Amino acid sequence: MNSYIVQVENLSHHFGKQLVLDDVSLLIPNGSIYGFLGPNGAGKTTTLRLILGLLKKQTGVIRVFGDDFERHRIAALEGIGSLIEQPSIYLHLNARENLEIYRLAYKCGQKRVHEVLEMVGLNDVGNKKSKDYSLGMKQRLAIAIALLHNPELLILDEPANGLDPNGIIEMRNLLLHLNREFGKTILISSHLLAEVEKIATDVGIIHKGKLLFQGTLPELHQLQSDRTIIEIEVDDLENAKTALAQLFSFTTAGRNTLQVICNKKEQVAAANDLLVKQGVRVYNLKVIQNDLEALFVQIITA
Ligand SMILES: Nc1ncnc2c1ncn2[C@@H]1O[C@H](COP(=O)(O)OP(=O)(O)OP(=O)(O)O)[C@@H](O)[C@H]1O
Repeated sequence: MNSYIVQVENLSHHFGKQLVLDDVSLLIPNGSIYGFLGPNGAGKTTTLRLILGLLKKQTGVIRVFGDDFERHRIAALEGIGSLIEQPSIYLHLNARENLEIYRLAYKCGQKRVHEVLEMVGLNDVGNKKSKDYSLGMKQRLAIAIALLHNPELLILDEPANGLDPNGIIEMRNLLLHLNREFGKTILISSHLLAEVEKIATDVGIIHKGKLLFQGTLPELHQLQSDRTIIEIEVDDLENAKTALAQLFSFTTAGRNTLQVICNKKEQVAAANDLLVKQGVRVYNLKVIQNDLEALFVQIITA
């Protein structure tokens, strides 16, 4: 069996004149939870839609289960369950009735309805009308529908979007459960680094249509620990820049604020010393980490 369930090579895509994907290559390992991370408008949904054949591919190669997607579209789609747009859930029907409709369409055995309800933890409320479900429960029902034909790969576009904190935790636990207990490979997009970090084994980071990073979660953490970003608020920005320019890379983050890249803890102290020696008053100095913006600076300057 191919060790990558999805291989995307040199994928580019235009909407009109706008280049929204620029030479993106992805490797989704078999058995992984692959977090596809990027801010709004980065190109995540477009990539997922291309992998699912929902958009016509312009440039690049997409292989699913080792085969060219375009030439083996039906076989590929049989192995994929997805949640990209809002699912069509009949609100006046309960979860069992909703699943029964899709079961007939997918031609699955009757016992599959019970199995997928169990898998997503909706068995106890299977007879409740779905209009009375929370958003989190509706999302889980949508995932149950995606699981009906027993796909190896789940592709989920921001499944935690709009959920309350409890719903987010439940979604996270569900994805871990599906991966660990049922061996599903999961490709999930998100704009929240903290969210993806809690479940992903592998991460791809996309920004303005370009893939900036791809690797395992430990590799991402290594990159983060090698580089610390500090944010410094000063009284005189120009003077501060002059002081730091000889030793540090930095970006301007506000009227009186700089983001400075440090390789070790000692460099944080050194940056502060340089500013003090230059007569710059430091009003605030804090380490920023663990958000997507900080990570972009770390990756771009690596
Ligand atoms: N059908 C379309 N026609 C024209 N432009 C589009 C279309 N779909 C997406 N875009 C544009 O392509 C870019 C990438 O959008 P995409 O939805 O892939 O990003 P995203 O990373 O999924 O962000 P979001 O989380 O906001 O959906 C955006 O600038 C968006 O406005």
